[in-house]
Amino acid sequence: MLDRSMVDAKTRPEAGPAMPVSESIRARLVESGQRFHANDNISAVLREGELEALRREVAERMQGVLSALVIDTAADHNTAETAKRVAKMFVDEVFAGRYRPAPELTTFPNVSHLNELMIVGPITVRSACSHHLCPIMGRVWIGVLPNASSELIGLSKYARLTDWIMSRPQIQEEAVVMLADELEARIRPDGLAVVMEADHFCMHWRGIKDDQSVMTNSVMRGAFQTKSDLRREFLSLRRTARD
Ligand SMILES: Nc1nc2c(ncn2[C@@H]2O[C@H](COP(=O)(O)OP(=O)(O)OP(=O)(O)O)[C@@H](O)[C@H]2O)c(=O)[nH]1
Repeated sequence: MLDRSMVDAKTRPEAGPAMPVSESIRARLVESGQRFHANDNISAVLREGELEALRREVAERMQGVLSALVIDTAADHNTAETAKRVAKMFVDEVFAGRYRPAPELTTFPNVSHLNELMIVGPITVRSACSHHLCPIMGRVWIGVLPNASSELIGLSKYARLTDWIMSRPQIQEEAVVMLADELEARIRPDGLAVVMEADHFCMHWRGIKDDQSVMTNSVMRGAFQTKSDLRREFLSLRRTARD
């Protein structure tokens, strides 16, 4: 008579089905207590090769979404590769700010002890809302009041940092605060101001279908909060630099 356990041992696969890469990343995030909301960056826990595996997993799951939408991706030449394209777009392009580390920012000491208002903008914003994953297209202005011990960063780095923060599913109120936090930590200025105005396509393309409304919000820190003259100067100079 056959020993049942020997048969099982012979036919048993070496290991169980592989865990989806998203689950092992999630387990690491939970273990380290790191938040992983839609607009959080999770690059610190990613390991070599995981981004590629994540792209494959998103493509597989996206294929499931297309099937659930009853689209014949086998016969329809237009959608045959759509799941892969969307996965690449999410992971490498429009949500890259979740998966890529922060851009390298070269900082320079403020040797001339600059302490005058500096404004950068409009910086183009391309993002997506966390609620519907519809595009958010807008502009950001940044005002900095440095002090003698502030670090200065290159002009292009304001745009790089903005892109990194915005290339995630966002809501505008949180996006401006995140951007202000990053800038403040790096520059350590006396004052920092961020203004964002944006079109939300979840309102234009669908839902209420209101084409006109634009959302504007701001964050004022330090001297911009306490000195109304400085705040006024920033807001009026921003207006002249708008169009
Ligand atoms: N406060 C805020 N709201 C946003 C932002 N982006 C999108 N929204 C809004 O988020 C809301 C989501 O509302 P829900 O009522 O849960 O979703 P819904 O039923 O699809 O809403 P409708 O858009 O009214 O059809 C909508 O009112 C959007 O206009 C943002 O950056 N900030």
